[in-house]
Amino acid sequence: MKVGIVGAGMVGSSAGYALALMGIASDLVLVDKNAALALAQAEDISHAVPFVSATTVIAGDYAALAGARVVIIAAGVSQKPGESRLELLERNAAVFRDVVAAVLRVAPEAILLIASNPVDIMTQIATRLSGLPPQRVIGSGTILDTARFRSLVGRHLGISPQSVHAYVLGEHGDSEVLAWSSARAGSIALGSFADQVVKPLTDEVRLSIDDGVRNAAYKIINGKGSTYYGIGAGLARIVKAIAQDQCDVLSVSIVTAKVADIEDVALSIPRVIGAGGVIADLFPDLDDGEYQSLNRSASILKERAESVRLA
Ligand SMILES: NC(=O)C1=CN([C@@H]2O[C@H](COP(=O)(O)OP(=O)(O)OC[C@H]3O[C@@H](n4cnc5c(N)ncnc54)[C@H](O)[C@@H]3O)[C@@H](O)[C@H]2O)C=CC1
Ligand SMILES: CC(=O)C(=O)O
Repeated sequence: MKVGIVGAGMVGSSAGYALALMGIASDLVLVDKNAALALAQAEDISHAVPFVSATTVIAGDYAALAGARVVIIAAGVSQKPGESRLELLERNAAVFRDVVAAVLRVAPEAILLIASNPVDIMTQIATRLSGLPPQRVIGSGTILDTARFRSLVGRHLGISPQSVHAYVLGEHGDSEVLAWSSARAGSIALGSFADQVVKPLTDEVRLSIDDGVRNAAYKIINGKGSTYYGIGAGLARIVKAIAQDQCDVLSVSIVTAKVADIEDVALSIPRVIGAGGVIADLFPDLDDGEYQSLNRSASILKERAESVRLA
């Protein structure tokens, strides 16, 4: 399967590296307005390939994306220390006006996988610009936040993140919602599991995990300028679900008819992903507080998305 990546900076190249290591794509094509950067990244990633897979990695212009089944869009600007994701909106919306049309001209059958921030609103914009059905315009959404949540809960309980079944919902950003009430470890309710292993989830522990998830990006950006390994692996994970028609349940963002009380909004809930993109939306059981928080997150995203003019 051919996979295209537009935006060969830190996120795009990390996704390419993860895809090459996982051997998911037969062909990877990197496109960037900085052609020399795309070429250098493609060369560097291609030198990892002989150790692990047989992926062909090249740089090219948009024409080289012809036949791609998935195109990851990671083009645009990223946050400076202290800047929120929402503050990138106008600059990245301008980038998407050109990029989405250029991709679709050569790869009209592709599934678009959006990474650029603010990713939920960029997903809504890409859906509007492309005219594609929402199931084929997928934002990475909270796939990364969910991984951070599972990692911190697993660390607290002394179990692997893969044994934690918990999701972050809503915005990939400040208003996101950690769905504690539906979380499980193995098949056991999280609170009960925690008590059984004598590592109770006190309010203090929950607050610390919430802070660790919600503010992870700010802390990493303060330390090294940007985040990319986590999302690179997350994007590769979504591509794998599509490439292998796995019907995996992943928390990703697409334009959704109604979430909580808000209509026509892109945000994350768990969804089933297979060859055609999103196959089903799953609405988790929430307690009242979580429902209200998800409603608030949805209304923030809806308001910001409506403020963007695309003409
Ligand atoms: N969804 C998520 O969970 C995450 C999203 N991000 C977001 O991903 C985006 C990319 O971040 P980085 O890779 O760190 O930034 P970066 O600055 O390293 O790379 C962005 C690349 O986009 C290219 N670009 C800009 N305009 C373009 C255009 N019109 N056509 C083609 N290429 C263009 C630039 O030349 C640059 O190479 C940012 O918006 C960032 O906030 C970052 C981390 C996690
Ligand atoms: C930058 C970003 O969106 C993240 O690491 O969550």
